[in-house]
Amino acid sequence: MGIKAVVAGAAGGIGQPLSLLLKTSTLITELSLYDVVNTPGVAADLSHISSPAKVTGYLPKDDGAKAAFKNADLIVIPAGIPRKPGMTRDDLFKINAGIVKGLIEAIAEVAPKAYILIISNPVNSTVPIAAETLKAAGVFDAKRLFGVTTLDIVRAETFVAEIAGKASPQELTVPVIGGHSGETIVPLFSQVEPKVEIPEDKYDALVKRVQFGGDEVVAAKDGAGSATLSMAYAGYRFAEKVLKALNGETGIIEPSYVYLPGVPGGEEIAKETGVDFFSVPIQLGKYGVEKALNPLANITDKEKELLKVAIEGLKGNISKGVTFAQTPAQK
Ligand SMILES: NC(=O)C1=CN([C@@H]2O[C@H](COP(=O)(O)OP(=O)(O)OC[C@H]3O[C@@H](n4cnc5c(N)ncnc54)[C@H](O)[C@@H]3O)[C@@H](O)[C@H]2O)C=CC1
Ligand SMILES: O=C([O-])CC(=O)C(=O)O
Repeated sequence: MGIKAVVAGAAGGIGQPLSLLLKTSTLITELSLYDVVNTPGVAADLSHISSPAKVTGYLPKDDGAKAAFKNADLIVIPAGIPRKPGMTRDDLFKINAGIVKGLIEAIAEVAPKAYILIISNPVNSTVPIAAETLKAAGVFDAKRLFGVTTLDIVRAETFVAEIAGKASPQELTVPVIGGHSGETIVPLFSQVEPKVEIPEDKYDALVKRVQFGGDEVVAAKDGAGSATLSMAYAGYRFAEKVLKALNGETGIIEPSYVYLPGVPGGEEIAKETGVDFFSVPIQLGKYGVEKALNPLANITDKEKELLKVAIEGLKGNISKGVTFAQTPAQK
């Protein structure tokens, strides 16, 4: 099976290492790099790596976005500005909302069947923007639209392993649900596999560290941006799972922020939470989301409290995205 993958924002801090990782995948035969700057250089560089994907760089001139996206199977979007210290992810909305909307409009036209993975922040709002934009173009399929929340899971695995004294975080499965910013991020430590005991005096700090892991990196980079390398790893981890599922592998489960009413099993979770966009463990299949798995049945009272706060935050983020996408652009 030949797969055409695209990275939009490919010359950026996430885009470059993510493109590198995608270039190493033997499932990809064509890798298309789109950005408003520098993609010819990044593409030339990656093209010397001895793996199957043929790499091409595109810029906006000559309708480059559409040329880059044309007939793509998988499109990953880390385009847009990152945070600086003192900013929330929502502060990025003003600029990134329009960037995501523009890219999705081009995708709707030339690659309506593509699997779209959105990294650009604020994810809680940019995924609703993408969904509404695809709906307006008449090509929305919720089974193929994913908000990438994998970095929250990667962080949770790392931090839990530290506390639980596990040598390898990769032995752990730690579900993290909700959204992707601060208190909308809900780690479910009661459902870690294999089971771990989190000491009670460490629980609150561990939850906060997962919720605000992004801020830790923003502060350490001190004005030079936010997480890029760990995000490239997380983005590739999720993209690779989607690729493997498309290639026929079964039993692949990873959380993602999806439009619940549009995916099998999602309606019930949407009713229970009161929000349409939410990250839950997703079973991936040949056609994208095969099933949203409901993690809410056995959660603890503490997790219920976290969930309540998350849902309140998410409601505002979601409606802001939907309203933006539905409002005609000012001339
Ligand atoms: N979902 C998640 O877990 C995470 C999301 N992010 C988000 O990812 C985004 C990118 O972060 P970085 O790579 O660090 O930023 P960056 O500034 O290093 O790179 C962004 C790239 O997007 C490009 N770009 C801007 N407008 C574009 C357009 N219209 N079309 C195509 N490309 C365009 C820029 O030229 C730049 O190369 C930010 O919004 C950041 O907040 C970052 C970390 C984790
Ligand atoms: O914190 C940020 O702005 C970038 C991000 O989403 C993360 O690292 O989780």
